[in-house]
Amino acid sequence: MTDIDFDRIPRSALPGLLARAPKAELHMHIEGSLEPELIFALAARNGVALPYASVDALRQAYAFTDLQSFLDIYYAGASVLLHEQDFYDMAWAYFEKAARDRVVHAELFFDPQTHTARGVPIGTVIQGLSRACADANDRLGVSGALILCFLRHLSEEDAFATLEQALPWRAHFIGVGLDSSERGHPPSKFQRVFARAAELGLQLVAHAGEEGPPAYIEEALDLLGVERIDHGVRAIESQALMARLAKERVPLTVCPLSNVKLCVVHDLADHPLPQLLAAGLAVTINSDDPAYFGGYVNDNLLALFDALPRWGAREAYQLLRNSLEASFAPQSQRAAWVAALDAEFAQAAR
Ligand SMILES: Nc1ncnc2[nH]cnc12
Ligand SMILES: [Zn+2]
Repeated sequence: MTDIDFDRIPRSALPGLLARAPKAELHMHIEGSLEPELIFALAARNGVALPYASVDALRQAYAFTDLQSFLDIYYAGASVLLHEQDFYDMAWAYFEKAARDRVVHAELFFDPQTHTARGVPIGTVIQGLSRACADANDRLGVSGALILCFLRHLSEEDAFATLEQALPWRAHFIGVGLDSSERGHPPSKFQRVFARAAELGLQLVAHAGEEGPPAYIEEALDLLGVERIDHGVRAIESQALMARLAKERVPLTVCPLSNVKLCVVHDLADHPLPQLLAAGLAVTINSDDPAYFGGYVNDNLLALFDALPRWGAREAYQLLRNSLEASFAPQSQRAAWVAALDAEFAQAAR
């Protein structure tokens, strides 16, 4: 920890400080950043018929009762993506917003099976996203990286085939993850494909403990060997697991607005984040599917601090620092970002 005097930073300074401080986004599905306006624009460009009459009608359908009710609409939205330029445009739109939120590093999830199942070649997907990452680095100063996610409602065989198809583009993604419908699809189902990804030198992450039980978090750690847990909020139900996650400093990429929209928690004021942070877990704040859940990373941070009046500058600093340190960027780069974070907070404490 640094010697910043957090008590000197008033709560009223937090919104501005949170907005301008450097941060990493580690849990963002790029298909979940497709805003309704871009869905309609791409549908028109590609001649894809949508089952909604207008942008407003589509937005009105964004009333979810659980993860599955969201995923059904999310996969339908992704059906407008056909060409490399579509993937580029989607990712570029995200990076422009991320730069405004002072995201210095973003690790983007993408779901190749959602696209290959519709006949889109995996190379089209990866090349479009990768070109946007390169341009974000050059033109916006945002470093971007890609994490290929397997859809867990599909078979392990399908995941294996997807990994093999992606290998010609191995240099364009840094890791693999596991997403989609959690209940009934435990991490153990994907043990062998994660072992193969580890052999390939890929970083490993998995969604666990969003709707699934704490045992899925343990499986992700013990059977898949993941380095971070995406969501993980149901760890709150197991004292032993909480103690382990704290001791091993396993980062959790938590998505507060998503948790409310998908009814994982009733309301932000009831979110387990304060207990997780106080227990020493390396929690980070992320946006998950920002176009569907009401906001990007700064919107998540601001809504959270609004709902949690006990949180102050110390918690703000810790959350942002966790995000930078939990990223897969090189250590020297992470240290430079933490130094920039320290400078913002030190300035605010002056
Ligand atoms: N929150 C989430 N959980 C699981 N799979 C997802 N795919 C996109 N968002 C997701
Ligand atoms: Zn997610």
